[in-house]
Amino acid sequence: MKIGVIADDFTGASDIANTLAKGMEPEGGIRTAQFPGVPNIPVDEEIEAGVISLKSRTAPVEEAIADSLSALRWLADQGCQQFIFKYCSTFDSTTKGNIGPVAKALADELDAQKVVFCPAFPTTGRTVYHGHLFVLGKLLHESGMENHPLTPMTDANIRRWLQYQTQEAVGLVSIDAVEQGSEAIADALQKAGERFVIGDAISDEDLLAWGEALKDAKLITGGSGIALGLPRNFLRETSSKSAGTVFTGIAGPAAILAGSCSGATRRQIEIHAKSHPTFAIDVSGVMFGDVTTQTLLDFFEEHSGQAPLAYSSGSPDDVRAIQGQFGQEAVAEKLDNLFEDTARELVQKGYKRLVVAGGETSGAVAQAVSEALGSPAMSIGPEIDPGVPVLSVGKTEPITMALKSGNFGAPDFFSKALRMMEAGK
Ligand SMILES: Nc1ncnc2c1ncn2[C@@H]1O[C@H](COP(=O)(O)OP(=O)(O)OP(=O)(O)O)[C@@H](O)[C@H]1O
Ligand SMILES: O=C(O)[C@@H](O)C(=O)CO
Repeated sequence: MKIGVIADDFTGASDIANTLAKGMEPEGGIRTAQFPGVPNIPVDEEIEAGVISLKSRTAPVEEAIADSLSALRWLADQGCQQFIFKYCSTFDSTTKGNIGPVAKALADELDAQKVVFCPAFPTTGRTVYHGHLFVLGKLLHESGMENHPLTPMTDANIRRWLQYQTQEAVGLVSIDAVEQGSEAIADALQKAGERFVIGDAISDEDLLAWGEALKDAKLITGGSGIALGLPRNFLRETSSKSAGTVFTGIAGPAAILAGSCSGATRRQIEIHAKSHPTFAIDVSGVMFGDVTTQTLLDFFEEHSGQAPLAYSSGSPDDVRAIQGQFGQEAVAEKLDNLFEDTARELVQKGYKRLVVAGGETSGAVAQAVSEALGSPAMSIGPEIDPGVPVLSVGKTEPITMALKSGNFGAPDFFSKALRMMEAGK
């Protein structure tokens, strides 16, 4: 393995695994596997990039650091020479962490003197301009992300936001240098006095220039966009050919689980509900124990074959009210447990296609699924929508999953995902 990724959540891991597996024309991508946590089983020697999915985005800082370091050490043991710390393209974190502290721990371990922070993902509308993060042209804190249930993003100036999280000075390589290409970027990076540097990027061309400039960087941090140019570096060096994606499709019972409260997911639920059975999980019912795993299983069994969807997703007002009543952590824990237990039971009942919306929610589901199947690596299938690939898990009787980041996907994402899982490519 040459490239090792430490992703702070499962949907983010899928997103960057998709970028590495797909690559850019004409070279294509590299053989990539996604792992649910740090593996303790032998890994296929053909894999060129390994992506470890952690649940560290909102974990206590010390735990996030420990998990990230253990992922880094495992990847280094597999031969990786370049490491990426993948976080959200909307820089999801609080003023207390975890992006700054985790990056610092990884940089110290690798003795990396310069660390770039670039969450840009222009295909999905995330751009960084003079250190400010935009989502589809809106400043981050006016994009809806200010209402996130766990990491409300209330400042689009990510240089300032990162500075709250770290004692390292935070600099900027601005678009003025980036637009002049990789040499100008490398030069600006060299001249920057700070160890941590925010990287502007507003287009894929900018990200490809960054990729070239960071060819020899030990540690890179960012969204999946920063990985766009890395397969190219790797393939040029090894002169190997793109592995391509082979996924033959998996049919069978399907279920959709949504825990994301993002605007995009709520819209996708609305669209899906027009022609499919949906079940709105009553979150206070979950807190009081009236809505259980069995409730969800009964719903899925009753509507088997009709692409049924169960969701907890609520509006910002709903989220505020329920968190005010029970506390944010208690609600998140109960819902995670509910989704996790439901997913485990579904796999045991022979469900073959699971679509999940939301990073925390996907973490809970994917962990349960992979435990049920003996924690195999997940291989990367075709891309459903930008940043969301079909995953296949397990070898003898594989099942397929799609782990959708809250804000990703077209309005008809759910039915499209189920179709692609069955059809393959
Ligand atoms: N109705 C609700 N009220 C309060 N909290 C909720 C509700 N529904 C879900 N949650 C919590 O909101 C969080 C949603 O996080 P999740 O990471 O799954 O989605 P997301 O942040 O939109 O996705 P991503 O991380 O991929 O951007 C979870 O912790 C979940 O438990
Ligand atoms: O970068 C993104 O936006 C996503 O990959 C993500 O991290 C989802 O949680």
